Amino acid sequence: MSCQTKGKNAWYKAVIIITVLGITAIVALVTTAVLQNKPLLQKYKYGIVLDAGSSHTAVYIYEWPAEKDNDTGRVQQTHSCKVQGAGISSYSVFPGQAGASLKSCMKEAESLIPLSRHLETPLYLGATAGMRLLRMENQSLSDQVLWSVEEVLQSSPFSYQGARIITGQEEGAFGWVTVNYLSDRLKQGSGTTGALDLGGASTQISFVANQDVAEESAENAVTFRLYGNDYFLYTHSFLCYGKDQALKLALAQQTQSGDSSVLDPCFHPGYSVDRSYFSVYSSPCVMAGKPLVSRDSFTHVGAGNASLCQEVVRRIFNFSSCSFSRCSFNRVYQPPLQGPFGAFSAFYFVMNFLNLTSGSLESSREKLERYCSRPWTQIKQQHPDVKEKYLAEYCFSGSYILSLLTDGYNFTSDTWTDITFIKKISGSDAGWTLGYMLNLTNMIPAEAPDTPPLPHAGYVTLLFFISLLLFFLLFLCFRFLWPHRNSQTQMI
Ligand SMILES: O=P(O)(O)OP(=O)(O)OP(=O)(O)OC[C@H]1O[C@@H](n2cnc3c(O)ncnc32)[C@H](O)[C@@H]1O
Repeated sequence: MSCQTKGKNAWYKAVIIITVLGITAIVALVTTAVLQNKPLLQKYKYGIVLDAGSSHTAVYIYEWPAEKDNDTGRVQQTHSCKVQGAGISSYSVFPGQAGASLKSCMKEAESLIPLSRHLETPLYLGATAGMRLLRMENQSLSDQVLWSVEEVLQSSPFSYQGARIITGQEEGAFGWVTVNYLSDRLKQGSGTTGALDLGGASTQISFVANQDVAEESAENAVTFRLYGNDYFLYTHSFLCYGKDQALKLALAQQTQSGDSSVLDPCFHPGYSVDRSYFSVYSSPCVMAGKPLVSRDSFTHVGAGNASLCQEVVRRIFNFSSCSFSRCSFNRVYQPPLQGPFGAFSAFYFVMNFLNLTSGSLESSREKLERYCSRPWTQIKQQHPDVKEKYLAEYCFSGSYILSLLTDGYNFTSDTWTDITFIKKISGSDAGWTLGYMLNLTNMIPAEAPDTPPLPHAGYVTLLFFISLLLFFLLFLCFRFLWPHRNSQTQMI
């Protein structure tokens, strides 16, 4: 074999070895990068919040990827359980039984959350307006109800963090956090959505306003620093203006004369039910005393007239005076509305049933007028599956919602379309519970966390092409150097 052939063979061998080594190095490099940065098999953490409302209690289970504790936009509701029966405040006669009512939903939570996560899963209970009213009436009874639910929650396998009556301000502000968190507005630092929440015993309005809210009415101002942005929030909770208490206020207005029957424009023609005066006047929201008559009950008769109902409803608000630059009602300060708004809970339940979640204010009024005038028997026939209490009250509730939003909060025909009626956002219920948990678990950082300049896929691709380029450069260097050495050998 000649010297030249031997030289060529050696060159080919070297090229093959370098190529194999180069490719192996690139594959190893990229594989390491992929494995190192790829998220491991997703593991989840959990949190439980009980919303002990005036009308009922609901248990919400949230989950988020275990390695993303400090990130936003990742916590979502995986399950909710509606506790059978009325809210915990209705157990004031037998406070000890309030806790027992929660047991079946808590068992459900135990079966849904993996056993290995039970001990570390935070569990909170927040009670709202029903318990605020009970505490106003009788602090000792409200304490006993809370002790009873505490006993049951403490005996659960989860990490119990406390049961308390949250303030109206918290209810409003955390509802706002939930809505904006779920729609990813906090993370993006973009414009926010106001929150309108209608419960059974209270209603909340919250929206971003100018900083001078605190100067004019400190009790309506809440400040948040979330993701590096400061938010100045106006919020107010109207106790007694949830839809159940508002109905009592309206009925009290209409039964002041003590007559044996009341012709109510807010109920359908043909509707007739005997009600006890006690059921209306026992609420601490109803300031006026029971009329001085010997009878215990009155017949509640429907007249089905939405325009007249609007007048009845207007009378439960006090618009008489305002010591601030501007007010909503009952002498409560309210800065100019800044939309858009998400309206949830009973705002959604009622408007959705009445098919009023879209369209103009005028068309909503017209539709409601037609709906209220329909006979009660026809309404019942058409909706055999709807709970009769809800069905009977939709005409009142729709009229109340229109009046609260326009007469109360000052929405106009022009700003009406700023309101979106929502139940869930990305699979999670709109309400205060998620915002409450995010706050207590510090899951929304005050400052925006540092994010890598490239997404994972981009990083791996870049690494691959740079490795390829380096390999080619090495190959070219080698290609130019080797024949030169070879020819030198031949000359000798
Ligand atoms: O916040 P608070 O005032 O304590 O009240 P809550 O927590 O009990 O209030 P919800 O949001 O659960 O419900 C609001 C009201 O809507 C009622 N409601 C629930 N589902 C409904 C439906 O499908 N149709 C009509 N009303 C409904 C319920 O009875 C309440 O009066």
